[in-house]
Amino acid sequence: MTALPVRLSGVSCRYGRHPAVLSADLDVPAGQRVALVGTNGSGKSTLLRAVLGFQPVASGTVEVGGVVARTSAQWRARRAAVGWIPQVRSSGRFPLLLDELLASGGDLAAARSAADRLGLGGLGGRGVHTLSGGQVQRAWLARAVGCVAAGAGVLLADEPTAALDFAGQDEAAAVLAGLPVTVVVATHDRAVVRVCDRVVEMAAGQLREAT
Ligand SMILES: Nc1ncnc2c1ncn2[C@@H]1O[C@H](COP(=O)(O)OP(=O)(O)OP(=O)(O)O)[C@@H](O)[C@H]1O
Repeated sequence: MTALPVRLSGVSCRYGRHPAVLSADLDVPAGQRVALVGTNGSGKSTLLRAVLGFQPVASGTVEVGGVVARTSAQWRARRAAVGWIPQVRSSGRFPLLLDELLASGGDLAAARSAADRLGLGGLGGRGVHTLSGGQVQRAWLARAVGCVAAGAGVLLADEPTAALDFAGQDEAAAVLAGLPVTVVVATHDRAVVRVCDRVVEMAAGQLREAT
């Protein structure tokens, strides 16, 4: 895997008439770890989802590795290049086995080994919907290790420690710190902020360097 730079230039996103992200600029050099902080509803998830194309961009551009994805082939390449830990929802069913979730990152062996280290050893045959919220979050973290082993050069993580106990928060922060890729992580967790090189803050859709 090779760490890739991420550049957002004047990115705006909206839900109908509701503006969620307002002309965000962010230049993340390859290999930098950035904590994206800010109050609930300030636009952090929307911004991360825009990088993956899950959220349409109303204006502005998102480059990963110097490429603005426009064609479906470029979007496929973008999704292979960018590992993703979504904000885990506590409700609903996820009709997948843990091993299937781990495999979907691209490198099952690496993800399984991370899952073992994160306390999920022996649970590979369990339905993800039967795991606790913290176990599910650990599973997504392990999957992210598999994405990186499979060649992703960027990891985007949306509150990856929100359901974890204190020890789990430190373990997750250590996993993020050990990944040799560019990381942008939306978080409210000081353990995660501590392992980041830089902190940027969203406030009512506007992005700025945190002081
Ligand atoms: N699917 C949606 N439809 C309409 N509005 C939405 C939708 N998703 C988010 N929003 C709104 O967009 C704004 C930004 O939401 P977003 O989820 O990006 O915030 P966030 O900073 O990630 O919040 P949190 O810290 O609570 O996860 C909020 O005002 C939210 O209510």
